[in-house]
Amino acid sequence: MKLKNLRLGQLKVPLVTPFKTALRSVDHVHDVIVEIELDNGMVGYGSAPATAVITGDTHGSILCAVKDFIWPAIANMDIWQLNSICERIARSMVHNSSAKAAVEMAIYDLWAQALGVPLYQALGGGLSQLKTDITISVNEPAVMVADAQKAVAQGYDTLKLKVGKDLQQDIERIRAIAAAVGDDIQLRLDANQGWTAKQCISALNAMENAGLTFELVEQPVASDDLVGLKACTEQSTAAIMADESAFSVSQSLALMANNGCDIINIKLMKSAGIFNALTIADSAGAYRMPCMMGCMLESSIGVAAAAHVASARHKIIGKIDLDAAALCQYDPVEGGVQFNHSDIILNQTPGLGIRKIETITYL
Ligand SMILES: C[C@H](N)C(=O)N[C@H](CCC(=O)O)C(=O)O
Ligand SMILES: [Mg+2]
Repeated sequence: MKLKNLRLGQLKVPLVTPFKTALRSVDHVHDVIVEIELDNGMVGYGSAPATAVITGDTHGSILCAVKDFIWPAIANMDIWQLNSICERIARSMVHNSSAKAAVEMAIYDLWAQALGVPLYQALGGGLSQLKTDITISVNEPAVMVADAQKAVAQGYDTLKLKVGKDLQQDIERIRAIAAAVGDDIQLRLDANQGWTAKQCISALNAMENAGLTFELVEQPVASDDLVGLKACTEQSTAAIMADESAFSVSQSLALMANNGCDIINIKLMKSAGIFNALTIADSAGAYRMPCMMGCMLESSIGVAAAAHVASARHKIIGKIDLDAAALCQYDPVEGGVQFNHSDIILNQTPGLGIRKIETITYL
């Protein structure tokens, strides 16, 4: 069962409302799609968004990386050489984590299809259903309150509030939402690097003294400010989660070994795919550091792959932020994982279970 053909495409899906963070504002998911065909006709699917402000990857760089470096390194290999294929993908070039993740996702899809089981079963088995939070984009407080109330009415019990624009306004946003949704709703904050450590520690402690509690606070400081991230971890009572500071296995291990954060957010687009995501999760298990499975603003293909990994490592990955599919106006994928607001239902069909993707523009 040899890797025979590569097809590349693009997929654009409009969002229900614009997605706004401290780093960027977008109104569409826009992914590069990777299809890899085996010589027996089986097709595996992968995808990658161009989250340039986080990963440095653009559509152009993803396409070039896949076509000119990654695919030539693995073409004609046998799908049963999964570990060697992953190693060759990793060594084909440095960086380019999104392109590597997209190709590797298609490989894992094919491997599980060849085994005849859903991907999470091939990874050792796990949960058939997950529950995700939903992201509330950073906006004026009244808009965020309305978005939060709508999400609660849809059944979400955990909200991830985007902040990090302006500290004083962030505190107003958080207070207004907490008052509107009440104590039964868990709040996560994601500053996307927008605060300094001093700002984070004083704001969190002041809010907690005023009775506001947070399940976690994601990436309060700049990605390379590991001293600041550790200070936030040590000096605030809220659990601090590393996102943009934790891309690779070695970055994640350093955070675990130095108690540099309380939680790690694993994303396939940061780890360069499933192989490393599993290594991060298993290392976190050894360090007893909890993890979240997150996603970029991306299509349901990549989110589905992440859901299978989270399912197979659910004892370590107890927190789920896989809401990108739910933020889209529609899901162009037929078959596969089903996304119904906070409920994520894994396919019981082989691999990622994708039958067809509507509206791909092939390149
Ligand atoms: C979509 C997900 N809930 C999320 O918030 N991811 C962001 C980055 C997404 C992006 O900018 O594409 C995060 O966790 O920082
Ligand atoms: Mg984040």
